[in-house]
Amino acid sequence: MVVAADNMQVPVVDFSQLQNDSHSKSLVIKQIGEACGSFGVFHVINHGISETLIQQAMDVNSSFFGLPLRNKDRFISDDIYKPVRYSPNQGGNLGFSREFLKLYAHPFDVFVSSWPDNPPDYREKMGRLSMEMKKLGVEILEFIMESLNLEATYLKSNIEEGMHIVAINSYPPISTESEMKKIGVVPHTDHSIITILLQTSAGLQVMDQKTGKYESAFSEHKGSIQILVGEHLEVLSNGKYKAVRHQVEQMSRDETRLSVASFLSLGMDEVIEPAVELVDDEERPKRYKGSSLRDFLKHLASGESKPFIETIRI
Ligand SMILES: O=C(O)CCC(=O)C(=O)O
Ligand SMILES: [Fe+2]
Repeated sequence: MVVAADNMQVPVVDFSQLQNDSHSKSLVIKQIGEACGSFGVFHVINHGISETLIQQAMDVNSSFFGLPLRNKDRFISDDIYKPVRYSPNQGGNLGFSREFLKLYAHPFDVFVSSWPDNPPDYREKMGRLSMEMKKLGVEILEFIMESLNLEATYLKSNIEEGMHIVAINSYPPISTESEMKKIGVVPHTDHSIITILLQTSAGLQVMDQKTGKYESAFSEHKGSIQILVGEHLEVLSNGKYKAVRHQVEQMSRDETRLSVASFLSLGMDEVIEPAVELVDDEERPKRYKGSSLRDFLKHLASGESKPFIETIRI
């Protein structure tokens, strides 16, 4: 049985169950499979990433975003292929706004030297958190593969060696002045296989695939993590699991909202296709063309408003 979260129906998967017998592991796999097949999102609690580390990582991000623009502007770029990219809060009356930093995180040794070093412990704290989030993601992907009746290690080494992009988002509190514009992120699906997400306060809303309505996907459970099905898992599963459409709306008048999203993909040019085991010419023909992360980024850079997944559907 999938436990309902306190504030809505996004399923909650409790990883402390994994310390029990092997039956509990199959229960976790079943819960994850059901969650991916219905909501495309679930909360994970007792995942093993320490609250202290999460707090420390959020603190270095608050310090970074709190710096005067002159200390951050060297990271500003419109080039979406840049391994470190900062975007200041885009004001304006139309659309949504937030401040963000995007970091390539694998191979860590290659990229860390270009990450911010102000505050001085930024790289250490964010490096540790990024690696922990990826490790958790890789473990969850094993469960996801098993829930699809694939080998637990299906694509595991490709994902471990694949692209890992970490996005840190900062949403200012709503003020009378900003009420004219929305603060947050417009509806979208993520390009990743899965996204591992941490949020300091409510704001993430996911579309219920049955009703088309947006529901909150924040859990009051401290340190809980959200796992989102991305477009490349939709492809891999041949449509069994759908990428979850989501948006962010800042609701707080007093608090800056921070989130850390860890996107796991294959290598930049590695093509992902529906798993052959999940394709059946009669019952379930192949529903998506192969595509790579670079294909997605090209689509994004073209400014095309159509979701990428729609361009690769057969
Ligand atoms: O801030 C959040 O909770 C999610 C942000 C998001 O959807 C993204 O960075 O793709
Ligand atoms: Fe997203």
